Amino acid sequence: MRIAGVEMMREIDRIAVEEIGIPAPVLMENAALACIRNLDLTKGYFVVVCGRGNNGGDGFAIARHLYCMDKEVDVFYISEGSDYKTETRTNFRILKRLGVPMIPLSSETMWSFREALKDADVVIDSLVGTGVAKPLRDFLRQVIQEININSKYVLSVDVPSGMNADNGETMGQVIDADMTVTFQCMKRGFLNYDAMSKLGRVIVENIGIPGPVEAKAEKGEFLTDHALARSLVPLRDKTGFKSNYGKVLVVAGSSGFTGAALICTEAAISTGSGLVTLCSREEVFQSLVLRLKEAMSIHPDDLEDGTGRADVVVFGPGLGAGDVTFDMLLRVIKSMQENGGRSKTLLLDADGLNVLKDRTEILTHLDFNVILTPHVGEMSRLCGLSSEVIQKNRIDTARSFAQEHKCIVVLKGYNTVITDGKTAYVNPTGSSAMAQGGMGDALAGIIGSLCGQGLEPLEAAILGTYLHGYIGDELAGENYIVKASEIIEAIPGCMKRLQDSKR
Ligand SMILES: NC(=O)C1=CN([C@@H]2O[C@H](COP(=O)(O)OP(=O)(O)OC[C@H]3O[C@@H](n4cnc5c(N)ncnc54)[C@H](OP(=O)(O)O)[C@@H]3O)[C@@H](O)[C@H]2O)[C@@H](O)CC1
Ligand SMILES: Nc1ncnc2c1ncn2[C@@H]1O[C@H](COP(=O)(O)OP(=O)(O)O)[C@@H](O)[C@H]1O
Ligand SMILES: [K+]
Repeated sequence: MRIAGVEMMREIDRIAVEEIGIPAPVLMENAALACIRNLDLTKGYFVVVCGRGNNGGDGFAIARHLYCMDKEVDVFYISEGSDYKTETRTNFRILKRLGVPMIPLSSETMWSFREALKDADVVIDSLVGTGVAKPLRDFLRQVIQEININSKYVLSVDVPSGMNADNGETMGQVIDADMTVTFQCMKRGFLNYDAMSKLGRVIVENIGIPGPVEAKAEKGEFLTDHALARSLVPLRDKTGFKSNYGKVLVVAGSSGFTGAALICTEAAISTGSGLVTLCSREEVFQSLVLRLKEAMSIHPDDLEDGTGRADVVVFGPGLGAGDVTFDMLLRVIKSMQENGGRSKTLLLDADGLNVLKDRTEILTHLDFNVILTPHVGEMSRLCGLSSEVIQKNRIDTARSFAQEHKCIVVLKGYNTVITDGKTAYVNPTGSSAMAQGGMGDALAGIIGSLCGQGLEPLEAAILGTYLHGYIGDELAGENYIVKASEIIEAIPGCMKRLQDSKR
């Protein structure tokens, strides 16, 4: 699914109507019906609050459908301002002719508006949508405040009125919605962490704009969905042999952090790698070796040999942030450069990222693929921006770092961002039930394994983050928290279901 801001939505609308010839009233009608589909129609009394732009037009059309269903409906509308757009005027006039109660909003009608809001089972907010990008005028702010104070349940049409659809910021005052039915694309602003509490449940509804029209206007930003994830799951061949499924070297684990090494290694095995080898820091090597079952091991003195044989190196979980780790990283990089790198991948996680603080230029001259999987703290160390700034601009931060350093960035957390600097994918799966030590180590093993099974690094990162969060969501359905080891146990079953659904 595509992610769009204001300009992209306007362009999609223009192409659909002007170039393809889909009549604008058809789109408005589809938008209205999409909202009707998401309303609780067992309720009896609806108040629709309309602005003068097309968002208001959607609201007038919704009111008509509710009227046709014999619902009690009152329409309050902004009466001052520029002329209605054509489709909005058409829908306004139809309601007038039908005799649907229509009350212009003003200081005189504010009292009856307030009473109607209190009585309404559902308030439909169609004041403004994607057409506004500047601070709202005082009167509109007042109307929004009244809705927020007095309503039991608010459905926002396309965008909670007052929210900037590009960046999620509040333009003076914003509707506190219980549900937002947004049209055609996920709005970019909805991904801003600060915006989320205003949106309620978000439903993205298709309003009949064909995919190729969207594609013409797209800006290379997508939300991963189940269909995309399924399309990426590698199918296991009947005649497959273990070496067909990738050789993964995990370089992880130091004193006090042996769990990270085991979790990462086991995640790679459970995701389907044929051959997984663990190399750790010397002081924990013997104890870790004793705990391995399916995986092999290699002593840190032989790191170059192990790297030379591997298709993928996952470097960093629990490895320690000091000079020893940095030296190990340099040895891995040198060996990968010397062993014909193009098809090989280095995934850096945790301490593999921490040792790059102030040294990220190393990344720009490598002949093999590089994937970085930072959480926001690690990203802050890498790029020098504060966590607050990064969290407000997650897509842009990840994208520009990936572009500058010629690598793939997986910026973890709620709505993980995956980008190669050109395109960006936002992962909708996962929740705070997964906010547990070890979860990131599992993700690193999963993505590394998928790279070894032949997926392009960007694809591996898209599928890996989706699977990781999807399994987390399934387990969180019945559990307060989810452990990394439970994710690992569930990976083969989940991948099997996805594989079977492809065949
Ligand atoms: N994309 C699609 O394919 C489709 C999109 N559709 C729908 O169209 C919506 C976009 O419609 P849009 O472009 O008409 O803008 P919209 O959000 O209604 O806002 C314009 C209104 O805001 C007002 N206003 C402006 N600034 C203001 C301020 N500072 N303070 C206060 N008011 C201010 C401005 O008033 P004015 O200033 O001109 O007097 C005008 O009345 C979109 O969200 C979706 O719902 C569907 O119908 C079907 C297909
Ligand atoms: N609130 C959340 N919503 C979605 N995913 C989350 C959330 N909190 C954590 N996760 C996921 O859990 C993992 C935690 O990784 P990380 O912070 O590196 O943990 P660790 O280093 O302890 O293994 C990441 O993949 C992250 O996206
Ligand atoms: K709205």
